[in-house]
Amino acid sequence: MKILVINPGSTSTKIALYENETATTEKTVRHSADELAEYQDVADQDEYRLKHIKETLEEINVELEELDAVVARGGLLRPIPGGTYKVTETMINDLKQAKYGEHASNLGAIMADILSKELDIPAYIVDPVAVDEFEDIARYSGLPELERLSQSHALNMKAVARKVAREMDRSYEDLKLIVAHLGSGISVAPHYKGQMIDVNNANNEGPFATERTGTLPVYQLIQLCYSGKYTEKEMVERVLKKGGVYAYMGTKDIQEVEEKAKSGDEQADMVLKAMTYQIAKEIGAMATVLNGELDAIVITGGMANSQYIVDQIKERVSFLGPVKVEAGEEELEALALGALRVLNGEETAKIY
Ligand SMILES: Nc1ncnc2c1ncn2[C@@H]1O[C@H](COP(=O)(O)OP(=O)(O)OP(=O)(O)O)[C@@H](O)[C@H]1O
Ligand SMILES: CCCC(=O)O
Repeated sequence: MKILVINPGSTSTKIALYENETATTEKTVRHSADELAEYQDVADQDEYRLKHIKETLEEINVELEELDAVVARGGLLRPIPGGTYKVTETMINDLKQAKYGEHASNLGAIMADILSKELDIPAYIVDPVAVDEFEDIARYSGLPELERLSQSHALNMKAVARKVAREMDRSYEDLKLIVAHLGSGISVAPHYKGQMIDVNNANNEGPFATERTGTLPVYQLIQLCYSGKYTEKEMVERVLKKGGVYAYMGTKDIQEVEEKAKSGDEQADMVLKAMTYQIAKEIGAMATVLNGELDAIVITGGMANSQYIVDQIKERVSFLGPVKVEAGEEELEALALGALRVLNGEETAKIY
């Protein structure tokens, strides 16, 4: 079974070819800011990114006709439980209109759908950004018209949680875990017996991250919005793309900031310490969701590659339980395996 896996990010498209459980090719195509600037909306980038995907397949001598299925990272859909979903027209309409927000992963299903129609093969998404397994109590924000939304790195968190469960010789559905994904954005979620029952919305709550602000002091934020200094679009960009470490340090490269901190730059040192302080605080908060009973804390994502960052977090949270580090992300494999479970008949694809 040959499966094409597509994971669109804000500045790159990750592509893999799987033959059953084995990756035969993995490639990251980087997109420059200039190239992407030509497109007004994320959904408009579909043909441009598809061209790169097809060129990659050509480079590795794979004919499109050899593919049995295509699977992609799913984006901002209406809140849905985790699992593998068939790509459908309703899903595509919501993504094209960005009905639940703009996100690079919205392009996954859109591109998978085009290929599925061209090649007459099935298309799926797995554990999209919009996975919502909240307990109702987690939905309250403090204003009835503003319900908290579950928007997170669900795909990688669930894949890594399953991996840790296997390593512990337990089942994911049996464990109580806190998973912290530390990437360009940050998600910290309590996983209670296979359900992600809460999470900071990785787009606008929780710790500040590489490029996102996370939670902000709300009254001051309102004043800034009405100051006349920024348009709505500029404010959204400041919160999602130009906030966090970038706002303080002018770079999104955490390794560079770490080097500076290690060589005596006080601002760099304080910014990293403040970020790890906020991450640890969020883990502590999520421990209360599990009544303090947890089997492990799992740290994952790009920043988990940094011993410096991991050590600072561990120092504050180790009293809660064992800390396991799974650096990087398992998204491509998680997508391939999610599609395979359906193709092999172990699971039925959900319909959006
Ligand atoms: N060895 C490392 N040490 C410190 N930071 C690192 C290291 N490797 C990657 N990072 C940081 O991790 C972040 C990227 O993480 P990741 O690859 O998980 O993010 P992404 O895919 O861009 O975004 P997201 O995970 O939010 O979808 C960047 O800020 C990068 O600087
Ligand atoms: C909604 C956050 C998930 C991501 O940025 O990938």
